Amino acid sequence: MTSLTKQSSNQTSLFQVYLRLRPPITKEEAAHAHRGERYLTVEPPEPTEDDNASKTQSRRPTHITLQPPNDSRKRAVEKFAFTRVFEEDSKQLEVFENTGVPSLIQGVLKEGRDGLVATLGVTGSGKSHTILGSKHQRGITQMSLDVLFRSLGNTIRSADNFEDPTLLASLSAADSSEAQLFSARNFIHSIYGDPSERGRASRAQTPMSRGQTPLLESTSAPLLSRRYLNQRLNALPSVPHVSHLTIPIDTQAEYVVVVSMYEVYNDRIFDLLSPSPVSGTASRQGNGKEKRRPLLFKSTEGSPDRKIVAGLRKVVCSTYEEAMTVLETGLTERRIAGTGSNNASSRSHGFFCLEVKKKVRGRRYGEISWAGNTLTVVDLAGSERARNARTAGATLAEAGKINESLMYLGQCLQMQSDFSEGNKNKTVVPYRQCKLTELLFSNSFPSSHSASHNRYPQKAVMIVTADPLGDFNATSQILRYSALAREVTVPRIPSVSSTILSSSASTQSRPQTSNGRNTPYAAASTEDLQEAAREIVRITDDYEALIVRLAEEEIARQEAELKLQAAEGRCLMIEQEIREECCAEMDEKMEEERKRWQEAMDRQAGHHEEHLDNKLEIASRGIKIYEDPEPTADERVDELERENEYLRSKLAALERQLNTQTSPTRKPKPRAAPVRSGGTGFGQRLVSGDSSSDLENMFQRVTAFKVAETYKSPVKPKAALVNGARNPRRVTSRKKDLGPEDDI
Ligand SMILES: Nc1ncnc2c1ncn2[C@@H]1O[C@H](COP(=O)(O)OP(=O)(O)OP(=O)(O)O)[C@@H](O)[C@H]1O
Repeated sequence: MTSLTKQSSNQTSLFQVYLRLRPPITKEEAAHAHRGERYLTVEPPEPTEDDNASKTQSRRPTHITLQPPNDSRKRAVEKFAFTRVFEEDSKQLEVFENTGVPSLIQGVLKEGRDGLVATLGVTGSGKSHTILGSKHQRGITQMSLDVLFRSLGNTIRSADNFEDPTLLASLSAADSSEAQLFSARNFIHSIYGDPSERGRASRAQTPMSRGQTPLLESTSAPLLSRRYLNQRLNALPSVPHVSHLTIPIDTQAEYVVVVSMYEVYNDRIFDLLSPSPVSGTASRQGNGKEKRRPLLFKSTEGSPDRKIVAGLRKVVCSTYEEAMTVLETGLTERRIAGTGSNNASSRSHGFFCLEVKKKVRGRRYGEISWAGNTLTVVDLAGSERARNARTAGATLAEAGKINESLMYLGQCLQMQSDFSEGNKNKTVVPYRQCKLTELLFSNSFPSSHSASHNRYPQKAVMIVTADPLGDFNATSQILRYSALAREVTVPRIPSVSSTILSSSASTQSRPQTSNGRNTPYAAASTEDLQEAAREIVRITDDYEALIVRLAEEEIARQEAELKLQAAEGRCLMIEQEIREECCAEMDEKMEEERKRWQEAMDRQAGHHEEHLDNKLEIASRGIKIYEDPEPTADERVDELERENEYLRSKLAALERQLNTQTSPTRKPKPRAAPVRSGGTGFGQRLVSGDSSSDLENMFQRVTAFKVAETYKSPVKPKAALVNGARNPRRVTSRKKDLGPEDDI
């Protein structure tokens, strides 16, 4: 059991912890509240020794009591202490002012101290409402931006101001987080601009101002319409006003405001200003297939002493409107999903960073650099019980991861009160267990690095939100690890023993009977009764001690349940990761196998071709092909004429022979048909038959050739000579003319 008063007065904790109660929203909730069904009671402020009447008026509640619901189980009543409790009727401005956010902004602007404000609570308890506001009310982020820009006034420099074209370059040079810096105008134009105008702008800007327009070149197309943006911006609320909250600053100095946003999703950091291919829909559609590159939280060359989110996109804004546009753009990227507990539930921890940098001139050479501090506003994802949230699949795994990170945060918050100025051992707070706690806590401790010895630890505020009509177990868990102190008491049942004892006492003092004597029976029964009463008191005490133990065990059980839930979530995540890995490995193997198969196919096809070529070579070697050179037409005519001449002379000789041998009494032999060896080409040869018919044929062919020449008909090549002899059959060396491969 914790000492409530001692701890609540302890102001050395790393986070100031405030509790904000959510009012009933629906009629049904209002009816429940009206019937007094809240399990959470705000304790009236306790008077202190130095109280006087006026102080009592302004004192605010700091304690609440959690009364377990009237179920069969007997549970302990828990009392929690916070820096301050904001009841249901508290307004946004009241929370903003009284949680010390203006003093965090002052720390950033004037004291060289980072500030951090975060909300923590069960899903649907009002975290986003507090941090980002609603349709009608601004939240802490918008009010902080307003206070910041109002306070800086005319001292703000704009990266779109072409009088100072080197501003972005000098800011980039001074930035230690390896960020990509953009001017607000270019950033907004690249997201919402008209594609045609964008192209024009891009061309107009190159190459002179290339350094100023990196986003125009790196983004392929506008992702959202300007109409959408204008609608969003016009619908933004402008209340509550914060004009009374300006912080006086050095009016001679020059400042820039740099906005960046990121989310922690499944323990990985993603930039919210680097739009994914499908804006903000990954989780909503439940496909989870977006492939955004997670960023590292690490020490960089420019900041060796502390870890920072490296490689973010940062936008230099010079007006509240520009910063709001950037904020709205980042919010469209954030993972939001409908769960059983909240229609628009944040599924990631959102970080909105407002850096204020002041221009500094080097003392020696007057070189310019920019240094400053950051106000970080964090909207944590809500813890929830899977049973209540009716979540499944990826959303269940998300919930597991959320609960796990919140459990680690709870451990850090429980330990944070042990960290006092005297106790510099920061390992007391186990903040390195996950990204969320690293991001929230690593800047909370004084630097041990000699280079930045006088860097102040951040000032941090945690606003815990709770719905007094919501889930009792989830709320009590959150309160248990976030409260600055806790006290457990067991409700006292009207004591039987005290009743008996008091009744026995009254028996003793009962007026005596009229004769003035007590009866022996009456005396004996009084003793017995007293003895019995003592026995009952003893048993009752034992019983009550057991109830306290039971209550403690119950709390321990709930905590174990939370851990189990987180472990289950982690198992799911691991399973999912393993499945993805297996899938990727399988794809890789398949691809390898396909390549191997393809190579084997190619190899086989190559062999086949080689084999075929070899066969062809063998075949062509055996056949030994000769091919006549193509004769020209004149050569062919000459050849024919020579042949003609030869035949004529042969004919003349034959005729002469005939004339000398033939007698008028002899009958002429019958004419035999000419026998051809086949084909009709010029290379063909008459091998037998009657000479005169041969001659006739020859004349016919010569005539035909002449006619063909007259009409320029294509001339066929001369037949090949095989083994020195005229072969009537044409032989070619071309593969396709050799007939089917198989025949070869
Ligand atoms: N103080 C308040 N006054 C009026 N309405 C509120 C208040 N707090 C929360 N609400 C409303 O309650 C609903 C849930 O709130 P919100 O979305 O802020 O919860 P959350 O804690 O951020 O949930 P999650 O963790 O699931 O994102 C919203 O409709 C919101 O407008």
